[in-house]
Parts: sequence; C-alpha cells; structure tokens
Amino acid sequence: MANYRNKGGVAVIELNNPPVNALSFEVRSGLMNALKRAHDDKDVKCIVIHGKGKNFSAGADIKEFGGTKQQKPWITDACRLADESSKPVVAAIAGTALGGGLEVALFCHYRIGTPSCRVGFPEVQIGVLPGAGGTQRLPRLIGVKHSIDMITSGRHVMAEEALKLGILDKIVTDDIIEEGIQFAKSVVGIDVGGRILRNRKVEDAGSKVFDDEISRVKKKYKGYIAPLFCLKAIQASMQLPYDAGMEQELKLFQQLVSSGQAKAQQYTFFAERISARWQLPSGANSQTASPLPVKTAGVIGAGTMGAGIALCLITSGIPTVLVEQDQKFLEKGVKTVEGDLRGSVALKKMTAEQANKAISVLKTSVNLEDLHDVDLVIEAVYENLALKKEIFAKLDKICKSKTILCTNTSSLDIDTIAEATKRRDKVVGTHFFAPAYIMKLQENVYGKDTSAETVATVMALGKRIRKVPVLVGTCDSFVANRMLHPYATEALFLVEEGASPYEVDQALEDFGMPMGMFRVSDLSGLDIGYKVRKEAAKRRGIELTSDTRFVNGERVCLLANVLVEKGRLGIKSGKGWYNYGSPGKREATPDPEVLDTIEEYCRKYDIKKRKISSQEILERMQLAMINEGFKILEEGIVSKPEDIDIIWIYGFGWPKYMGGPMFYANEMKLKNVYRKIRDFHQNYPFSIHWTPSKLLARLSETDLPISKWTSLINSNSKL
Ligand SMILES: CCCCCCC[C@H](O)CC(=O)SCCNC(=O)CCNC(=O)[C@H](O)C(C)(C)COP(=O)([O-])OP(=O)([O-])OC[C@H]1O[C@@H](n2cnc3c(N)ncnc32)[C@H](O)[C@@H]1OP(=O)([O-])[O-]
Ligand SMILES: NC(=O)c1ccc[n+]([C@@H]2O[C@H](COP(=O)([O-])OP(=O)(O)OC[C@H]3O[C@@H](n4cnc5c(N)ncnc54)[C@H](O)[C@@H]3O)[C@@H](O)[C@H]2O)c1
Repeated sequence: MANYRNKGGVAVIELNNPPVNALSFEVRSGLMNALKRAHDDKDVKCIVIHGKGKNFSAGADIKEFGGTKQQKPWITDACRLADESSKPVVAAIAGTALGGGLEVALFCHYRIGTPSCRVGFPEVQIGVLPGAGGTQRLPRLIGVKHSIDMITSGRHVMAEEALKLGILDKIVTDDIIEEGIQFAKSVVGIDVGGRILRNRKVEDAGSKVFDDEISRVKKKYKGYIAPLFCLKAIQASMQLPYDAGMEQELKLFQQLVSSGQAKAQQYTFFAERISARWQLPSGANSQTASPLPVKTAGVIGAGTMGAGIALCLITSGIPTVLVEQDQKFLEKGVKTVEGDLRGSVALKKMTAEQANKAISVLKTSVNLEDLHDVDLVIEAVYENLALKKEIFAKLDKICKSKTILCTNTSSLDIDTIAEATKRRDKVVGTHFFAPAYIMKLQENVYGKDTSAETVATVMALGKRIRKVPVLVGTCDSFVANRMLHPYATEALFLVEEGASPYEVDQALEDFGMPMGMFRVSDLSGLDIGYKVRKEAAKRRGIELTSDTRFVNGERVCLLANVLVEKGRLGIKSGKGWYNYGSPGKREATPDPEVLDTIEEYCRKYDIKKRKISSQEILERMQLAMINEGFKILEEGIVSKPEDIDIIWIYGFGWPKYMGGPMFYANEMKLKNVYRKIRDFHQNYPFSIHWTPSKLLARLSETDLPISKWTSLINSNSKL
C-alpha cells in the first residue's frame, strides 16, 4: 500500500509495507495511483516519495518471485508517471533503498538521503538482476564502470559514497520527510528535462571492458550465473536505445527468475532469517528471550582459534581480555592478531585507523583472575576435557555471577563441561570455524541446562560480530563436524576403490565447493585428524594402527595416517595429499608419490580398483552427509532443515546457488534420495552412516515441502 497526502502543494507519498517496504502488488498499485493523483492534482507543485518507518524500500517482494508471473502493475508501470511528470519528484531515502527500491528512486528526478542511508542493487545475491530499469538507468547516472561494480557485487553503498557517485544529490540531517518537502519546494520551477535518466546517453566504455569483466566475474563469482547476466544487461544499456535496453533487461530478468539458481539463492535468503529464529526444547525462543548486554569479553587461549575469535570481538568494538598460559604463547597470539589486522589494512578491508582502534581495546594477560569483571568469556584452549573442566571451575569462582561462559570445543560434551560450574545455565558452546576471523558460521550449542537468556546472548553476539549464528543441541561433534565425518569417510573409501584424491576434489570443486576435501585436509593439517582419531579410539579402548581396516565391525580407511607417518602433514610440511613445493606454500600439485602410496596400500589389502565417475563421487559423499543431516533433524539436534543448510553454506562454503544440502535433497526428490541411500546401504553394509534415517524414510512417502518437514517430527507419529 502507499499513503498519499497533500502538504501545502507538496504531494507526499509514503510506501507502506513495514518493516522494509517491499514492493508487493499492493505497494506497486498504491504507488501508481498516488503518482496519478499527484499528477492530476493542479494544486500539487512537486512530489516526495518516502518509506514508512526506518527504510525507504528493500525492493521487490521476493516472496512473489515464487509464482509463475508477477502480477501487474510492475515497478516500471508504477513509476512511469514519475518519469513523465513535469512536476519534480524527489526520493527521500532513510535506511535502505535496495533493488527495486533504488529503481523507484532512479525514476525520481532527485534523490536525497540521511547520513546513514544505504543504496544498492543486491539482486545478484538472490540470483536475479535489477529488472525494473536498474541496469539501464544506473549507467546513465554514474557510468558503466561504477554500475558494473555495484550491480555485479550487489554491495550496499553508504550515503557518502552515493553522494560522490552522484546517486544522491544531497545528504540531509534533519527529519527526512521534512527535508524532502523543503528540497522539493526548492526545485519547483526548474525544468526537470535534464534530470530524466531515460533521456540521457550512456558513455561508450568499449567492448573490451566487458570482455575483461566477464573473466573477472567468472573467477570471483565462480559458478554463479546472475553476475554474467547483469553484465549482458549493462552492456545493452550501452549498445541499445533506452526502450530496447529495457526490453533486453526484462528478458534477462525473466530467464534468471525462473532458474534453479534463483530459487536456491532465494531459499538461502529466507533460510538465514528462519534459522535466526531459534527455539529451545522448553519452548523458550528468540521472541520471548532477551540477551544480556556484552560490554566486555574475555578469550582464553591465543592459538589458532582464540586469536581469531579475539580479532572478531575487538574489530566489533568489544573490549577484550586475551588470556594465555604463559608469556611466550601470549606474544605469539598477539603477533597473529596484529598480523591479521595489518593484512586487512593491506587488503583495504579496513583503514589503519580502524585497525588501531581495534588493537586499543585488546588487553592481554597470563592470569585468569583478569577476567573477573568481563560479561562473557570464550574458552579456546586445547581440546582436552579435563583441562576445559579445570578452567571452567576456576572461571566460575573468578567471574561475576552474571558472566556467560562459552566454550569453543569442536566435539566435547557441553553438559560435562557445565558440570564443573555452579552456573550450568550460563554455560554454552560457541563453535567458531577456522579461520575464525574469516568464516561466517558460529555454531552455538546449548546444553540441557543452558538458559534462554544465555542462548539469546550468544545469538545476539554472533550477529554483532558479523557472524551467522545457528543454534544446535549437544551431540558428538555437533552438527557441522558430525555431518562432515561421513562425507570425509566416503572420500577416503572412494580413493581406496579407485578414484584419485585429485578426481574427488575436482568433482567437488566442479559442483561448486570452494575446495575439495583433500585440499581442505591439507590446509587444516593431516596431523590434527591423526591425533583426534588416535585419541578418540583410545577413549574407546582401541589402538589404531595404519593396518586397522575395521573398528567394531565398521569399515575404516586410515590412508591419511599412512601419509602422516611418511611426514606428509599438509601445507605446513609442504606436502600432504598434494605437493606444495615447500612448507607454507599454497599452490597444490598432484603428487605421483601419493598415488604410489595409495597403490601400495590397495595392493597390501587386496582392494580391487575400478573407474569411478564424478557422479558417483558426489552422490556418495553428499548422500552420506545428507542422511546424517536427516538423523540430526530426527533427533531434534536442530529444529529445522534450514539450520543445516546455513551451517553448510557458512561453515563449509556449500554454494548458495545450490541452496544447502537439505534443500538440494529436496530438489532431488526425497524418494530418489531415500532409494539411493538404501542401495548404498546394501552395497556397503559395513558403514553405519548408510543406515537410512527413519525420518527420511517417512518423508520420502510424502510430498511435504522442506518448510513442513519438521511437522512430521513434531507430530505424534512414531519414527
Ligand atoms: C516481471 C516482473 C519484473 C520484476 C522486477 C523486479 C526488479 C527488482 O530489481 C528485483 C528486486 O528488487 S529483488 C529484491 C532486492 N532486494 C534485496 O535483495 C534486499 C533484501 N533484504 C535485505 O537485504 C535486508 O532485509 C535489509 C538490509 C533490507 C534489512 O535487513 P534487516 O534489518 O537485518 O532485516 P531482515 O531480517 O533482513 O528483514 C526483515 C524482514 O523483511 C523481510 N524482507 C526483507 N527484504 C525483503 C524483500 N525484498 N522481499 C520480501 N521480504 C523481505 C525479511 O525476510 C524479514 O522477514 P521476517 O519474516 O521478519 O524474517
Ligand atoms: N583449529 C581448528 O580448526 C578448530 C576449529 C574449531 C574449534 N576448534 C577448537 O578450538 C579449541 C582450540 O583449538 P586451537 O586449534 O586454537 O588450538 P591451539 O593449540 O592452536 O591453541 C590452544 C591455545 O590454548 C592455550 N592454552 C592451553 N592451556 C591453557 C590455559 N590453561 N590457559 C590459557 N591458555 C591455554 C595454548 O597455549 C594454545 O595457545 C579446541 O577446543 C578445538 O577443538 C579448533
């Protein structure tokens, strides 16, 4: 809907669809009618368009894209009269003017904004392109080069930059509506002809610019089709007259909007928001619980993870005390933090001033007592239960009674750690992913006594430090690593059976994963998994050797151990599954020595090798992990499939244009997924991960959409 009022000869039109004023059918119709009314009203001398509440408009209503056809009037129909009006039309922008919202503003003759407003064309992020003239009008306003940058990246442009680029005509500091009215009055009587973007010419940037951009975009947004379509549409603005360019844009938009990538990316957009709405088994949830304030924080352990976590906190302006066991470790950790900050400045991700500000809020210590006054502590010491319990017991005595105690453990039981304290309600897992400063996922793990207030606090903290927080329950390895286990195990079995590690990685990278499994292992260090496997086996009373082929009747492959025992630890030693030339180098080359080692291993155990297709590689790795995902859902470790998808997208780089593994399974049709898993179970009876999930079996008999899967778990039906 759009509201209309005449304020002393100024028609004030309000886009009314809070919270973000998405341009739904009602808003588009309302805007069209309001513009007509202003156009027809002789008393009206000028027109102001603004948004109700905090935002101008976040663009088209994405929910409407699911249908077959967008109902008319489209944004272009709604805005036609703004373009044609001889009365000046001013867009008064507060909050965001994104996508179709910015397109509305580009139909206006003038644009003013508040100092904190943001404009942009984020359509690429949901798999489409600006389809209401954005690709034709922006180049007419700011030129081809800047338009390519804004439209293919989808980035938000802040007010200052928008003013410099010429998107905004003025930044105003008082009430945006009043400022809009005053501005509009001030331009009454000035001919609007020169302000109408459709009448302008696009400068000829030459075709080479586009050839270069195609290569850049293909590399930077590997696998995504929308950025390439954006380039085609922008090129049309240069090559065609306005109306023909608009037709071309619409054609490209319609091709994209019906693509699988658009569907998956839009699913991801909403999944992220659904996942943010958490719920505990007690019923307490994100609507009912309030977070505690976190004014100061502490991090214990300044190793790989602790240094990165401290960096996340200080760059978000949270004063942090970093505690180590001794001065030597502390200095090493601080060097890492400083080095990463310098790296960010060099990469222009932050200014030197921002880096200095961050380091100024970091305090360091070798004494846990220095955490007595902080609001929240994140422990990131070695993965050792006794050590963690000892630290939590001490923290319980040292810290204020309200302080929340978090652990970055990647596998240990949260409840056991909480038992070391008298504040079990304030103990929670905050599982970050390496490198902690870069990876967006924050897997928050609640224990049986963790309070809703504690959960609300760590979920809010995640958002504040620019992570994507997802809430999961406690179980061995939690969700991300638990699902990774069958995925990685299948990769090793595939190698035993005949695929090379390089073929496995190629298949995964062609699918869209940023790195294959074996390259990731080399990056993390093969010795880490080696130690974890040995210790986990020891806890179960088993001595693992590289000759171990079965553990308690279950098939295992310890080829990675064989490599470690040959001194191949991954990037750190210059060789692992790949050869890197020398330690620390990143360029991976396939290594014949590794292939010989695999040959020898297979001969030793009389394993028959065969040719394995990339389809089989993907199916076995992905379906093994998806089956585990259904088990996690059926156990209630997560409350919805969207949580799993967001974990894989932000924890492991699953491509957004594939929507996450559970969405992917849904697209494959669950009856096919179930059938294939059952077949693998028959063919590989010694792998427990192929035991089909009961929930999957039940769901495969229904046509329930992904958004309704959990209704089957929550219903009384027995699984
Ligand atoms: C043939 C026809 C031609 C058609 C042509 C169309 C052309 C056009 O170029 C296409 C577009 O504009 S494409 C669009 C391009 N624009 C974009 O891609 C912008 C997408 N939006 C954003 O990036 C963020 O929402 C903001 C930064 C705006 C606000 O962030 P924040 O303050 O953290 O808030 P938040 O939590 O994120 O959102 C609050 C609530 O609003 C909901 N919602 C939001 N936008 C929506 C939308 N467009 N729609 C629907 N709903 C939308 C959101 O789901 C949430 O709902 P919930 O039920 O409470 O969960
Ligand atoms: N490395 C990863 O990829 C990764 C990813 C997610 C979670 N984790 C988890 O994060 C935690 C830390 O792992 P990491 O890889 O950073 O280990 P790390 O070995 O790099 O760092 C651990 C640090 O803890 C310090 N430390 C040990 N005892 C201490 C004490 N009593 N007081 C203060 N500091 C102490 C050590 O000196 C060391 O610097 C572990 O629980 C691990 O499972 C690791």
